[in-house]
Formats: sequence, structure tokens, C-alpha cells
Amino acid sequence: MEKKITVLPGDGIGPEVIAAAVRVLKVIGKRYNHDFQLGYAAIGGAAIDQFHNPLPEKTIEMCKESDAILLGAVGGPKWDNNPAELRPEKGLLTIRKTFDLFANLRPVKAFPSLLNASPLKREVAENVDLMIVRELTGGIYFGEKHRTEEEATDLNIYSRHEIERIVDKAFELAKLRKGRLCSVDKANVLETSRLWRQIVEEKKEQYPDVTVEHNLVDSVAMKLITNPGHYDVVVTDNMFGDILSDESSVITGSLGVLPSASIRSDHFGLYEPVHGSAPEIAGEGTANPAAAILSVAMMLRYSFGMTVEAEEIEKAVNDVFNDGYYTADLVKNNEHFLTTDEWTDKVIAKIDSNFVIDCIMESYI
Ligand SMILES: NC(=O)C1=CN([C@@H]2O[C@H](COP(=O)(O)OP(=O)(O)OC[C@H]3O[C@@H](n4cnc5c(N)ncnc54)[C@H](O)[C@@H]3O)[C@@H](O)[C@H]2O)C=CC1
Ligand SMILES: CC(C)CC(=O)C(=O)O
Ligand SMILES: [Mg+2]
Repeated sequence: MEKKITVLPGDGIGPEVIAAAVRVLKVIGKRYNHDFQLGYAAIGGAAIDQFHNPLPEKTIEMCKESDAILLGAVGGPKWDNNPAELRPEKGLLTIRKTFDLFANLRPVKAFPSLLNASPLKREVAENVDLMIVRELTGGIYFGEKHRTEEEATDLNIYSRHEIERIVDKAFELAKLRKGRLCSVDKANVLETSRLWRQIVEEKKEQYPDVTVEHNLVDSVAMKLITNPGHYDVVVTDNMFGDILSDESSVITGSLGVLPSASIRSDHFGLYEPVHGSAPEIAGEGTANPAAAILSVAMMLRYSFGMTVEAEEIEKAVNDVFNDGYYTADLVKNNEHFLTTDEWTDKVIAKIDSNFVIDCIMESYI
């Protein structure tokens, strides 16, 4: 298959984890005879430095001609005091909005070999397999903003249409999974949440196979780490989803292993780690590339329908953890760890050896 992918490395550890993810993508392309055509473009702080714009028109044009986008992360202290239009995060929000990527899928799966890295008790974190479905192009991050020296406002606004489409997506996913949907809001206080809750109630008639519960976000913040096994699909708004998904990294042991897919109704999508640019470790070669590599797997699955190839990557990542190889974020005290590149080498070696085993098995069948 021939696919065009725009790669946006971004800032901080973004370029480091994306370099790792691209190496894995190329290996998979070679193994399965896919022609992945990669084009690089600027976003975030890197784009501000080069083009005085966090999302240059040239980047948008390249993305429009692509089948999918792979993104690292944006931001860093260098740009923190820039005016709003020249902040790296503005580039990220704008690309999500420009391409109408309203559904952000953030799977949280506990890797058995990482249970020691999680501060949670083994019996609490093990077997967790949940999916946060975060609305990504509306809500408080996109509402009108206003600021004076004395006052500041951020408008939280959601239309019926915006809520309906993300809720539908979550119901559809729940149907394909364990059939449980938890809708998270703050309906005891917010009007946007009351509309959200009403729409979930209306929609549930169309999905009789899915059981629905409504929970307030403050209590979910607690239950997500005391009883994460309770959850299957969690659907929520832009800001609550942002916060809860970082919190869920406590279950997996590190933010560095959480991937995401930002999709819409067709096959186009943007794939990026849940984590940010981690400026304090940028350039050290210690960043965990697993989230970026697993985001590539999500791209193969959701945008290209390459399920076998996606599973190949996910299996390799799991196998490398099982073999006891970790990056710095996953070890305690002075335990040995691998650099970003060394750990990626292990994943690639695993893909190669698993592929050989698959070929031998096939020749017996
Ligand atoms: N999608 C994006 O581009 C995002 C960008 N940001 C931006 O990133 C910058 C830093 O934000 P923070 O709040 O520090 O969040 P962060 O996610 O960059 O880092 C939080 C913590 O996790 C660690 N960490 C994150 N990813 C890691 C990885 N792959 N391997 C090892 N450790 C990892 C960091 O070292 C830090 O201790 C800010 O400018 C922020 O706006 C934050 C979140 C998402
Ligand atoms: C610009 C922010 C909304 C990025 C972020 O934290 C995220 O999407 O997780
Ligand atoms: Mg975030």
C-alpha cells in the first residue's frame, strides 16, 4: 500500500521520540511491502523560530495532501511568554481544528511488566484496559478569550452537534469493546455538562447493548486510580479528557507509554503521544519513545486498516518490556536503563525476530 504521512516533530523531546517512531514505521513498511512516503514540516516553537507562525500555511498544505499526520509534541519555556498567537500550543490547537479532528482516542492499557513502575498496588493496576474518548475541537480551549490586567475569561461552549458526534463515537467504541460507557461531566455546576448529560441520555436509546453511567469529574479523578478496572470507555469533554488522560499514566507507570489518535469520520487522522515536550529532559536521549511508537501502531490501525502491522508493533513493545528493557522513566533509583535509541533498537530487533517466527509458523501451516 502507498501512504503519505506528514511528520511534525515539534519541540523538546518531540523530535527524539518521532525519530524513534519513524524508524519503527520504516521497518514495518519494509517488512510488509508498504510504500510510506514521509514529508517533514514545522509546527509549534520550531515553526515560530523559523516562520514566525506556530502552524505555517506550508505545513497545513502538506497535511492536506497526506493520508495521516504523525506529531511529536510542542512547547517549552523558550516560548512561554510569547503573545497568544505566537504560542506553540496555538499551532497544535489550530491543526486539530483545521482538520476537524474531534475525537481523541487515548487507550490506557497496563503492560504486565510495568506494574512495578506504577505506584498503584499490582492488583489495582493489572489488567486495566480502558479507552478515554476526549472531545478535541470544542469546549473551553477553543471558546472566546478575553484578558485585561484585572480580569480574564475563557468561554466554555459546546453545541449539540459537537456533543452528539463525540458521544456517538464513544458508544460505537463501547459496543466493540466491553459494552460499558462512563460519561464524565460536572453537571452539578456547568450548563455545558447538563447539555452533555442530556444528550448521552437521548443517545443511549440507540445503543441498547451499552450500559451507561454518568459520573462527576472530581469523583472520576479519584476512582480512576483507586479502581481503574471499573472502566471500559470513558467519554468526556476537551479539558476533562486532557487532565484525566495524564492522570491515567499513574496506572501504566509513565506518561511515556501512552499513545493517542485524533480522528474524525473518515480515515484521516493525527497521531501523537499523550505527553508533552518534556523540555527538562530534551537532548538527553532518555525520553521514552513507546508512546510515539504506539501512536504509529494506532495510525496503521485507524487510518490505514493495517491491523496485523499494528499488532506487530504492539507485541514488540510488550515483548521488550517483558524482556526487562526500560527507559529512565520506568526504573527506580540506580537501576539500569536504555537510552531512547537503544530501546528503539530492541523494539526493531523484536519486530525482526517475531517476523521470522511468523514466517516459520506459516510455512508449517
Ligand atoms: N501534545 C502536546 O504537544 C503537549 C504539549 N505540552 C507542552 O509541553 C511542555 C511541557 O509540559 P509538561 O507539563 O511538563 O508536560 P510533559 O508531558 O511534557 O511532561 C510531564 C512529565 O512527564 C515526563 N515525560 C513526558 N513524556 C516523557 C517521555 N516520553 N519519556 C520520559 N518522560 C516523559 C516529563 O519529563 C515530565 O516530568 C509545555 O510547554 C506544554 O505546554 C504538554 C502536553 C501536551
Ligand atoms: C495544547 C494542549 C491542549 C495539549 C495537551 O495537553 C493535550 O492535548 O494533551
Ligand atoms: Mg495534555
